[in-house]
Amino acid sequence: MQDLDAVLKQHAAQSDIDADVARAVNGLARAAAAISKLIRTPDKAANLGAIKGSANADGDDQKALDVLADDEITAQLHTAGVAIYLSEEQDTPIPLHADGTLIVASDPLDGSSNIDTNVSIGTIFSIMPAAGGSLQCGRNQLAAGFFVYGPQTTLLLTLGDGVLAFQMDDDGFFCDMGWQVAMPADTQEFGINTSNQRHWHAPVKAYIDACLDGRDGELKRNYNMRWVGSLVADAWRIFRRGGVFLYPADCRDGYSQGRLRLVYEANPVAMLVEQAGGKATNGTDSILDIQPQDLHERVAFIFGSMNEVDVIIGYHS
Ligand SMILES: O=P(O)(O)OC[C@H]1O[C@](O)(COP(=O)(O)O)[C@@H](O)[C@@H]1O
Ligand SMILES: [Mg+2]
Ligand SMILES: [Mg+2]
Repeated sequence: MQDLDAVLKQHAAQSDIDADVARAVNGLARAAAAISKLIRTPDKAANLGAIKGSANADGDDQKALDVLADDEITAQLHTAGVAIYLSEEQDTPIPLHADGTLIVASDPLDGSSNIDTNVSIGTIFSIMPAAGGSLQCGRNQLAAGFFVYGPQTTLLLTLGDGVLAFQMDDDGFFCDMGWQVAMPADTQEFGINTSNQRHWHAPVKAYIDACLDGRDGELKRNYNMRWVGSLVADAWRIFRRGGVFLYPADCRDGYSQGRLRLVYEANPVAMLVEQAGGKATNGTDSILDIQPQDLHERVAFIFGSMNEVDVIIGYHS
């Protein structure tokens, strides 16, 4: 196990494109260090949750920190020589370097509704070859990861061969957490926003009912429930101790494909999940095999401990 700098140096030595991936991850780590510092600085943190006035491409209100995080990442990816930046906060792809070999997609600030609540938020990223164009399926990802700005600032990273966990120190240096990231295959913990229960489709309703019935129900075991409301925080917990996360499609207007975005939320998390031995699906298809049609398209997203995700897929078939 090694610190991020050493891991990236080794990766860079493998090939030209791996060197570019290492530069991009290094730039993202610098951006995350700056975002983390901003959140922790009293006079600067005060207004980070204020609405900036405009809505982003998804129609969500942009908060001050959404915009600052996006600016920070744009600048770092420019320095890293990336070809194109795809962002939740930008309507269209941002061209950076015509001769760059990589496309980076990012949710610059995940968990915007938690900015003012001192609850964990984060940054998610996906790195793809530029040759594949802006709409590539998740299987093409060369690397993916997410930072969490919580009690610790952390990074979960995959370069395509397992998952590594790092914690940032006071100097913005990402240190190995000494943790073998392997998601437990079994779990008795689920995460879903149950306030949407009346809108769910039958398979999700049936699965959650069975969880709530506990030992007396058809799954014959008691379940616990956790829902932070920041994907990065819910995901980190699931990588750490197992669990399943569900943001399903439902009957509300605008939720026929769920809420989360395929290109810069579900795909990178799904790559990490598979690399850690878990499973990620929309209920029927593997997330990483879905061909995106639009930069901001949404997807029903279910992921976590392999055997429990299979139980949920069973309810869909
Ligand atoms: O408020 P809801 O409907 O439970 O949605 C929660 C989900 O929305 C998100 O906040 C969406 O992310 P953004 O903050 O990047 O828009 C996820 O992090 C989280 O899982
Ligand atoms: Mg998000
Ligand atoms: Mg966001």
